[in-house]
Amino acid sequence: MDQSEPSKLLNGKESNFVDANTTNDILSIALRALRLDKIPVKSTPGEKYNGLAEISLEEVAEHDNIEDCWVVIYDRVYDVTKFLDSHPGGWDVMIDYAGMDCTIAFRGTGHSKEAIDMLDKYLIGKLPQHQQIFRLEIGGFHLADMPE
Ligand code: HEM
Repeated sequence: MDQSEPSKLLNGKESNFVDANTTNDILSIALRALRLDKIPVKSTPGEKYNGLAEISLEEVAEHDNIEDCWVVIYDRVYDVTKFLDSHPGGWDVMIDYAGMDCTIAFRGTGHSKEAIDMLDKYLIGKLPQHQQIFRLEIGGFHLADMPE
């Protein structure tokens, strides 16, 4: 028997031995075929928001007009002053919530995934822990479709 080619008995018949390297090659071909090799590894939810500045509700309340408009959505603070004019729902509906929490209004008006993704552009901080109602580690309102 040729010593350079390892072989072993399988079901009583001699067969080519499939070594570890070959197995890895087959696996990687299969994963590529199934397109499972490009699945992005998701970071811990909320990780990128860890370093956010804390801004209290009292401070948010001072930014309550068309020239300086902050709002709170899901415990995070957004400066939407520059967005007012381009908001598809109109500046007037947003200004009603200037300096306030507008989570329920934002949610209630059925914003799309695109709208939720836009929020990050205006993000400036988060409420201090004692004023948060959604993102508490224990308790809080854990809404199924709340953004990360
Ligand atoms: C920073 C906060 C907000 C962002 C980034 C935002 C973004 C958007 C976007 C992108 C749309 C287009 C439709 C969609 O993609 O869902 C939209 C529509 C709308 N928004 Fe907002 N929005 C914000 C806050 C609010 C608030 C506080 C209200 C509440 C009263 C509101 C009321 C509406 C309404 C009524 C529409 C529908 C307009 C229509 O279809 O005619 N939005 N918003």
